[in-house]
Amino acid sequence: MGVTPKIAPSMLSSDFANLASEAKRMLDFGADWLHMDIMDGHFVPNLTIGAPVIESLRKHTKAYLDCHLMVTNPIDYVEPLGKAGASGFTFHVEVSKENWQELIQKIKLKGMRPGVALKPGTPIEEVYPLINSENPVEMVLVMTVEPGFGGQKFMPEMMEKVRMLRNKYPSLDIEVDGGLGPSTIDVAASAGANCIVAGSSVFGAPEPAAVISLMRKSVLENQEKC
Ligand SMILES: O=C(CO)[C@H](O)[C@H](O)COP(=O)(O)O
Ligand SMILES: [Fe+2]
Repeated sequence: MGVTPKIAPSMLSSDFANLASEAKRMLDFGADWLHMDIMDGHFVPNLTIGAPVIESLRKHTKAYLDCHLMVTNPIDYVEPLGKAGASGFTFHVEVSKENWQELIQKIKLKGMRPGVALKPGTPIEEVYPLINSENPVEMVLVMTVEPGFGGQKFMPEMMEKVRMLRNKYPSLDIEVDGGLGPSTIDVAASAGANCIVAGSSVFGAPEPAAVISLMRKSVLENQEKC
């Protein structure tokens, strides 16, 4: 018995001018979560959305808003995102070397679920202390592209990190993000990922519901094999 599959379309690939209807469309197509990419133009060379947009979207949906913070100072975002109605708050380990304990505590105090993400060049061992902590993160996001942009090519060599995590933590939520779709889902699901972020493959599909359902099926089937 594995952890529950969560299929999370990345709203980075949506029409931002129609965010509420795009979110509703994805939920109607069977999405479990909505993945919200928050970029500050500093940690990554791209600038997207912040708390005001999350607050606006929250007025239109009760869905789990899975916020991925590609920002240099995540602690500055805890209070505004908590107030705005974010559900998950996933920060990058590369920018939280000293203050991760305080960060996790504050995220929980604001009623959000803490997660930690790592870039392709970051060794998996760097997130272990954050999982083994007394006050642990509840999800690890393994980036399968360099963060910053949608539509990039999936890096299969990141699956070793997913396998190592899954072996060590059978009930942990493990998310993969970047280049996921029908041609890469089996590799990720068989390595042990259960939270699947997909932007271009879902939004660019003629039938997004079929892509969402195929990815969920792959996670479930691969869990049965274990
Ligand atoms: O975090 C991200 C980029 O930094 C996005 O969530 C990710 O790239 C999703 O887009 P796609 O599925 O098109 O690769
Ligand atoms: Fe993301």
